[in-house]
Amino acid sequence: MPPRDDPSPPASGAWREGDDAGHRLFAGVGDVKLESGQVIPDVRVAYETWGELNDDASNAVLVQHALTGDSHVVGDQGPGHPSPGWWAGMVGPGAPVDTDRYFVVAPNVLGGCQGTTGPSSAEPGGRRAWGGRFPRTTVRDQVAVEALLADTLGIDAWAGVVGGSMGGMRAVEWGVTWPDRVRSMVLLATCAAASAEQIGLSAAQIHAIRADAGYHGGDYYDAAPGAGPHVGLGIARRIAHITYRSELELQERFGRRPQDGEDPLGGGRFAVESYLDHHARKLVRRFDANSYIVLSEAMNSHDVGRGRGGTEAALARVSARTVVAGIDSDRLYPLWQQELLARHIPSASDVQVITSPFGHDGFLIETGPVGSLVAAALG
Ligand SMILES: CC(=O)SCCNC(=O)CCNC(=O)[C@H](O)C(C)(C)COP(=O)(O)OP(=O)(O)OC[C@H]1O[C@@H](n2cnc3c(N)ncnc32)[C@H](O)[C@@H]1OP(=O)(O)O
Ligand SMILES: N[C@@H](CCO)C(=O)O
Repeated sequence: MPPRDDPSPPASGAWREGDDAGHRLFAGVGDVKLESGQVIPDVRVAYETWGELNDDASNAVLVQHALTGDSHVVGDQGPGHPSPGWWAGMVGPGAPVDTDRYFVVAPNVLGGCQGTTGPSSAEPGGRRAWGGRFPRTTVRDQVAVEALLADTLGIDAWAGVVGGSMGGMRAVEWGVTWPDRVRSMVLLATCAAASAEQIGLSAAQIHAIRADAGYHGGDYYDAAPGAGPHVGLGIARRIAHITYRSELELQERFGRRPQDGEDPLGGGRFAVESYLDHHARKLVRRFDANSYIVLSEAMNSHDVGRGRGGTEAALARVSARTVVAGIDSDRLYPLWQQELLARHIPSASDVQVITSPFGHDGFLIETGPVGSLVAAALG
């Protein structure tokens, strides 16, 4: 019987100081005051770019990653990059985000684990990592850091801001917070405010991580290989991954089939269990459990209407030419959420529905139709 859990992953899958930078660039954006009032000193942003910024800095496009993505939008797996680009074919010469025309910027999010300041970064004044003491951050805080990065790069306004899922939350926050700094937006499989179900699912995943004996209140970075909160993070990924795919896809693909060589009635696994084990193992090797918590809490904070007179009033502030798209089989970010965005953003066209069996992950997998929408939106 194959092992259910990999015994030897590093304690955390975070990129750490001294690791190979790969294609990353870094910018120091100074102290950042959070929505909560707390200050994170000396925030560093890891980012990647493609293409050339033109003389008047009018051709910059911001590509926003989702929960477990990073700055590596396209490109190979290799030193410094634990996984290949998460949106293969979407950025490059002649691609939907055409680097012959556009200068593309992809930052790792605040609180992430691939080079931008997050829980695995050193705590101020100390040598240990922030760990579970990393401040609670919101999607607005994430976007505030990106605005500082844009200032650093000399970009007053984005020609386009493109994002799916949590990346779409940041994109819409950009459009609401800085209408004058966003000329077009593509909002994929995302929402104006996290729903009760989204909050509940994230909360269950957070509990799974915190309940892991290897979590140690978030101080596990110096633990031996295999001793991090892998079981908890793996459970969180299994729960999440089910929600990222559709019921029909899982049924057609796996049904009740046993995993090859195993008997579920004799202690073995169903094929779908083995598939989820595989995705759990892969995430544990490339991601940090504390970042998973911090970013899940940030997604739960997402509500463009907070302090702005409600959702409709907030979305009415957007002036960017906006394309909103959803996946018909997405059970995590159902179409009503994209319909709401399209209805209340004055400059949005009708919601574009992508037909796909792949559920929420369709925004990553269906690069044909998604690419056409993105190319058209950028014009
Ligand atoms: C925008 C963002 O930030 S996204 C985040 C970045 N990346 C990720 O999340 C990577 C994690 N993966 C995913 O989320 C999705 O797999 C996607 C969207 C990237 C790709 O989806 P798909 O191409 O449909 O891949 P799928 O979900 O079918 O998984 C294929 C893997 O499952 C494995 N697999 C399939 N069936 C089984 C099984 N019965 N037992 C074990 N493993 C199995 C395959 O061997 C394959 O392994 P590999 O990825 O190591 O090569
Ligand atoms: N598979 C994606 C889905 C979240 O939107 C991720 O891991 O980030």
